[in-house]
Amino acid sequence: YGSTRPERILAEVKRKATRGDARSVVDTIDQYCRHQEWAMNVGDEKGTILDSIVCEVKPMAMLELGTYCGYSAVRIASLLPPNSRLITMEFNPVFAAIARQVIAWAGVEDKVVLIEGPSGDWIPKMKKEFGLTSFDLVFLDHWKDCYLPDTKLMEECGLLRTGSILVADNVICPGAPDYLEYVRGSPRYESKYFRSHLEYTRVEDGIEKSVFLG
Ligand SMILES: O=C(NCCO)c1cc(-c2ccc(F)cc2)cc(O)c1O
Ligand SMILES: [Mg+2]
Repeated sequence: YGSTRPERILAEVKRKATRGDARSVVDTIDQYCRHQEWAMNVGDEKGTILDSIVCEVKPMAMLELGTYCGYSAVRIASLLPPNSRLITMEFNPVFAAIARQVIAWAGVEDKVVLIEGPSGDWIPKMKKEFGLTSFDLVFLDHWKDCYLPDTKLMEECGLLRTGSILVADNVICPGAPDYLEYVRGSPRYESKYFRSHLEYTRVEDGIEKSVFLG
């Protein structure tokens, strides 16, 4: 019977990664997806760029849109300061179910809150649900055509403050052209492109880091 790709990734983590060791979970997934079967994790190359931004910002409140198997949630959580939280949102229940187990295996469940459902429904509820004022850092890695509407919604819901940073994966491949045009053209953002490659390939891709100016 056919297992899904996320199920095969989880099986590999349970077989090869050390329970409670976030880095071994990240490395196990990278090895598997580079040598066995490709999967849409942010990956090791772009992951290093993401790591440097997380370490620079030291966010107390961080949001990830698009959990998939939990690879970047684990990667980010392993770098968060004490008492800080990553809220990660996933629309696909199959992905969410696997991600919960990957996050638990890595031993970072105390730093990560995984919420399931459509970002458009959840974003307006987040302040109340989580007692938040704003996010210090947001990682956009979900449906590429949702980057722009969800960014506008976060602005409208007051979830961004002066200095909040947006980090967007895949701005070249698959691409988020309307989002790029918006953050690069808007006087309310200071944007910078980090050239890289699509995870586990030589195809060009990149990460866009945009500071909200208020
Ligand atoms: O859709 C994506 N994420 C949201 C999923 O809920 C996504 C897709 C791709 C990708 C796929 C197919 C291809 F041919 C090239 C790229 C890569 C990524 O990093 C991604 O995040
Ligand atoms: Mg991605």
